[in-house]
Amino acid sequence: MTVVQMRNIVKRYKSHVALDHIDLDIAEGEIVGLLGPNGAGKTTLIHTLCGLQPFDSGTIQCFGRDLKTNLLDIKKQIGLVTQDITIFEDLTASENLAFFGGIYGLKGAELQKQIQETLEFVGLQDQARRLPTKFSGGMRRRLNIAAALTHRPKLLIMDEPTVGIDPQSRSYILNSIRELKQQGTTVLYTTHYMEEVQAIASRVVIIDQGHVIAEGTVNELIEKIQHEEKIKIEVGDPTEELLDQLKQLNDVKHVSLEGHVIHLISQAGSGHLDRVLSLAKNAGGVRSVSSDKPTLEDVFLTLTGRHLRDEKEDE
Ligand SMILES: Nc1ncnc2c1ncn2[C@@H]1O[C@H](COP(=O)(O)OP(=O)(O)OP(=O)(O)O)[C@@H](O)[C@H]1O
Repeated sequence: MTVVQMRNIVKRYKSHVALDHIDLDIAEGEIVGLLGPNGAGKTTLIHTLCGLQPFDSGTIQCFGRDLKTNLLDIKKQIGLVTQDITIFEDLTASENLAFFGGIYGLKGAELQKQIQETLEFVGLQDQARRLPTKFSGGMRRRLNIAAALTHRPKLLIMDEPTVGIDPQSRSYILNSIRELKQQGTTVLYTTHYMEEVQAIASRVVIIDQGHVIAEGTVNELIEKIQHEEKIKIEVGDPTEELLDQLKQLNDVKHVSLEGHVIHLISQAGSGHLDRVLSLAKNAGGVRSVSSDKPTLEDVFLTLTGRHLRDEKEDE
């Protein structure tokens, strides 16, 4: 069954077009990774799909029904994990879930059962009576996810659910998403962490400037750029002049700088390594060099010209 079918969606903020004729299909039980550089339109797409934001034209069907005319019924089947944490600080973990479950009409024994099960699912069963103010960042993120799960949604939409958490909580969350998939939940997931997408997504959709620019499984997307090779070279003094010289080499598609490391993507078989090395020698000396097979990160870089994660986000 098709859970989501977006057709020709246009969303404008005044004169700025945030979604520009977007088509998106999500089948039941898929985990779809939605990727895009900052400002690509991911949050707008998610909010539009949840009925939180009106759109200008196009159609959205969820579970086979038109979103606009069945909004309330459809919303009951969607869980949204927002980018910012939306739990109440002065309610205990279990009271938070009682509030969110209550919004969806759960009550009495059924509500208590769902709260208990959801807390167990996110590993917070021993924290039921504690306030989130006492929680670590990872525990708060897990409670934020639990709040979107208490009513057992069929479609779970997660907007960067793992920002700023420790590796243990991250892996807990990723495993929980896999388990939800086993249980038949459909998941749409945005993140700035490529390794998460590689670990859990059955399909990846890349958007940029409000357009879908590529989609497929991780392997399908990588195959698209198999005809490319990448060179990573660390130099002592990466000057603008060197970057310009590299950009002028034949068949070079992308040159970027991250700290002292230069990333260069060119047509496979262009034999640039010797030339790159000799140019780089004049830039404070070569500290290290590698030439690797393409990854999903390279697909993203080739298609959007940008890294998935801004350098400032890693500081
Ligand atoms: N309420 C708003 N009013 C005006 N412009 C907006 C509004 N919300 C978003 N935009 C603009 O629309 C574009 C898409 O924004 P959106 O937040 O959907 O991108 P994103 O892909 O989620 O970005 P990020 O990865 O930084 O969260 C951006 O250019 C943004 O500045």
